[in-house]
Amino acid sequence: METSPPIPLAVLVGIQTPDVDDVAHEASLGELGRLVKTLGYEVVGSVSQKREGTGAASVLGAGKLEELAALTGGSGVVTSMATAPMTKARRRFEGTAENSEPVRTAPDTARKPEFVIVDHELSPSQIRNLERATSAQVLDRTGVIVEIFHRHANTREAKLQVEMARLKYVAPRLRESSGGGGRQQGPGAGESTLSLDRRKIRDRLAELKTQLEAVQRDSDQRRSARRDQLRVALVGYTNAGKSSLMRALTGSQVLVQDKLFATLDTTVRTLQPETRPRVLISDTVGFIKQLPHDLVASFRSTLSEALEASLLLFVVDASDPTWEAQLEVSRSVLREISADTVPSRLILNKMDRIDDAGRAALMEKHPDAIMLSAHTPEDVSALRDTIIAFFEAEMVDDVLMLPYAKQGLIGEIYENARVLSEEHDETGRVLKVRGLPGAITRLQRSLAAH
Ligand SMILES: Nc1nc2c(ncn2[C@@H]2O[C@H](COP(=O)(O)OP(=O)(O)OP(=O)(O)O)[C@@H](O)[C@H]2O)c(=O)[nH]1
Ligand SMILES: [Mg+2]
Repeated sequence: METSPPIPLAVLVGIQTPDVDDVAHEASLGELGRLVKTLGYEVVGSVSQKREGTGAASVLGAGKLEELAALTGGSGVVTSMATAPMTKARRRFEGTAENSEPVRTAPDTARKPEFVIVDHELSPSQIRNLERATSAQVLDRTGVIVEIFHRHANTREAKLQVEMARLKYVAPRLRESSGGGGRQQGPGAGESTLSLDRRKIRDRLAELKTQLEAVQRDSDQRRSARRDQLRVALVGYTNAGKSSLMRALTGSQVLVQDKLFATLDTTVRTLQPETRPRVLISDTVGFIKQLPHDLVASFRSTLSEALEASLLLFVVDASDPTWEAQLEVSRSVLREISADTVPSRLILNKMDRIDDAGRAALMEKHPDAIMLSAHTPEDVSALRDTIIAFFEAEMVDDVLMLPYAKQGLIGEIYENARVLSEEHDETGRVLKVRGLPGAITRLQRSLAAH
């Protein structure tokens, strides 16, 4: 007898608003499908509809809602739903869509899908309405992303951050109907379970915040120890190939996977073969369209990594037809934290998937971009040269006097600068060095200190 639990089945729901073209709409639903797959669910169909907005009480129009409910085995109606009058423009936009787009679904699924996954952020009441009409569990895009982060978080910092984001997502969605008994008590039964739950969440959030602050103090210290070092951050959309490039540039074994949000923790490694001073590369969490705000805020270590780097490499999957929109998502997240002042280069990755005509078109449109494949060693080696040349242009030459009494600092000098020559006189060593201005200033300061 088969005992393992069956894979949950899911139907996707997408609303195409007037500002979204067909390619972007398809891509968004495709991406949602991959997110849902990452969660371990199987997508058995999708329902999509053109509408003016995503704010309607039941998200879909009445007809589409019935089609969806037919798939999931629900009634198709939200009892308390008020139907808004249709404007002329709205009728023109949405008009024929009800019938023109067939519901896409696998032909003979005997089981009814248990999940309806909507490609937009929903209000708690929209979720409730859809659940009533479909008899399925409803998750929105944010819910899916929060859940994936929750499952993938590895380090203590990431775990704490994700738990906070998850609680913040869950709190407003708590409702009487969810969970076990005790919720149906009438008035007078004392504090309701619901407000008790809410209070518990608030307490837990406060506790998490304290723990997180402690962990972050440690990581701030580690980061500030790397200050003035030559630092490059790989940033970009999820699945663009950041970790693949990280592996190729540093010879490290960071996780590379063809799934969304494979990386949730920042890793820092040295560029190989090692340079003097050495260059540090950081791999960071990927961005995604509609990344929930709490998650953006909580990924402080990735964002600080980007903010404090001397060079940002924006990695995109050039073989994805929507890469330009994906790049804009990454740029706008970084803009929000003012990391857009850090010098950056655009890396068009996965060029091995692009034919000559596509390559020529990209080259014409983005003459400054670096085109490469993370899987091609020559490309990676050329990128290494570009990174080194970038820092070389920033570096200055200087002379450091290292008194014999302070020989202990020699390691720090070699770590932070390139020693061009070394002479001895009666007071100590005279070192000609080359390095980033900040690093040299700091070395001068520690030499001057008593
Ligand atoms: N064909 C091809 N595939 C690539 C290339 N670079 C990466 N990939 C593949 O793209 C997928 C995602 O790569 P990752 O390096 O994990 O991407 P990432 O940007 O780190 O993704 P997240 O950690 O999820 O944000 C993997 O299946 C890689 O093998 C490339 O240059 N060419
Ligand atoms: Mg990664």
